[in-house]
Amino acid sequence: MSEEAEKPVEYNLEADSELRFELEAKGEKVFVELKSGFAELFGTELVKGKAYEFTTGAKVAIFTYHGCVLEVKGKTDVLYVAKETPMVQYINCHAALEQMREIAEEKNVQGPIVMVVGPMDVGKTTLCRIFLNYAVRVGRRPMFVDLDIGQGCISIPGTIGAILVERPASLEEGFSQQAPLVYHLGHKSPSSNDALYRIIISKMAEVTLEALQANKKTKASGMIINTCGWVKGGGYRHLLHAAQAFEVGAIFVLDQERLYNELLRDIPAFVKVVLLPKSGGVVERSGASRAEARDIRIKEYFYGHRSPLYPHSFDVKWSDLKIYKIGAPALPDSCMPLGMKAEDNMTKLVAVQPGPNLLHHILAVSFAESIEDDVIQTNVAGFICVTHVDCDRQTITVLSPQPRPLPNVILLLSELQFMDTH
Ligand SMILES: Nc1ncnc2c1ncn2[C@@H]1O[C@H](COP(=O)(O)OP(=O)(O)OP(=O)(O)O)[C@@H](O)[C@H]1O
Repeated sequence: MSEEAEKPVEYNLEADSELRFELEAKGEKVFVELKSGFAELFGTELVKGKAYEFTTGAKVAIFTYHGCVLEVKGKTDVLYVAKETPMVQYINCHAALEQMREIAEEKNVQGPIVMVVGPMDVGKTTLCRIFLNYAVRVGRRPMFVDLDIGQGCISIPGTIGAILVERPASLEEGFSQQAPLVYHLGHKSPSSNDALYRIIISKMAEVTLEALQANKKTKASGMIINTCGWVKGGGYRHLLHAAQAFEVGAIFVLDQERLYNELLRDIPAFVKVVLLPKSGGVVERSGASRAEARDIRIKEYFYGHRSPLYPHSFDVKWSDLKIYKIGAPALPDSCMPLGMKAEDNMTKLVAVQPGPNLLHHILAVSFAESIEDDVIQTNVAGFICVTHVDCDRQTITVLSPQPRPLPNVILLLSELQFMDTH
């Protein structure tokens, strides 16, 4: 990095504008400090005088409602100040949700359950983060459900998850992930097993809706649901199903009028459907950068991000494990036993014989105690990664967040792989 780039630069932002930057070059770091005024990153307020560090892959927008001065130190790939942002529309939506929460609190009824939908790369996850941050900043405790299998921000890819949000997201590490509720799909896209995706969405809805009732504050705060960017055909049907399963009261559609009109047509009239513009700052990601983002998420699961984690590595005997994959190869309906549909095959547990085929694969550790339990509808405790297979000794070496022994022997195979190069 040149001396020039190291020099801090001050940016004077007017009210309702944002500083956007991206960091692509490997090993680069950028430090941002709020010198005066007020500013926030996707709804989390910046503390004055604190230097925030951003690393490779960061795509950042620091917005100010009142004007501020920011100091940036380090070399960014793109950096500009944008005056056109949809933030005022987003905060108006938050204000509407807040009104619903106030009424819900007064009457002790269910607060708003809303879903954010839209095609890929329109800022769905970011809008959820903004809504959740604004809610906790005014003392709410909403639930966040992430149905985005490929780029979800709870747990690891290949799963759907839910967390209770009690604090604003950390600028660098996102929301705290204490005790998430996670269900396993085992694929990067719902289309690889639509039947299973549908089942786990229904289960997630059942469990989270019940959990909301447990606490008056959470009940009034409601739920924000993030969804996949697959909005055509089967993806659209999943959105309709999720809206019904979670009994959503409002759907925010980002950017796509076609999806907005389809929903207006297909969703009961008591559900509000609101079209919102996407931010010009949202960055489109290529297939390769999505794959890289998935890899980074898995790495962070085992090794942490800013605060490091120290995973354990140990051997487990093949004979001590019960590994299953969900879904047998598809057969035509005509070949199925009487009364069964080809779809039923996709939710069957199929025993997997340990061997070299497991190398680098992620295995979900199920909470199910026996195969007689409803394994596919049981949430998972966590994940391990197979880092070595020894066919002679009939053992596998696993990377695990917890020391041995594994909390359970029922493991579910994921198609996701992770090369542990740490
Ligand atoms: N206003 C903005 N300025 C700059 N970058 C932004 C802005 N809003 C979002 N981003 C960045 O754009 C990227 C994509 O946003 P986000 O993940 O919210 O989109 P998405 O619609 O959820 O994507 P997916 O298709 O994966 O579901 C993220 O890296 C995010 O940090």
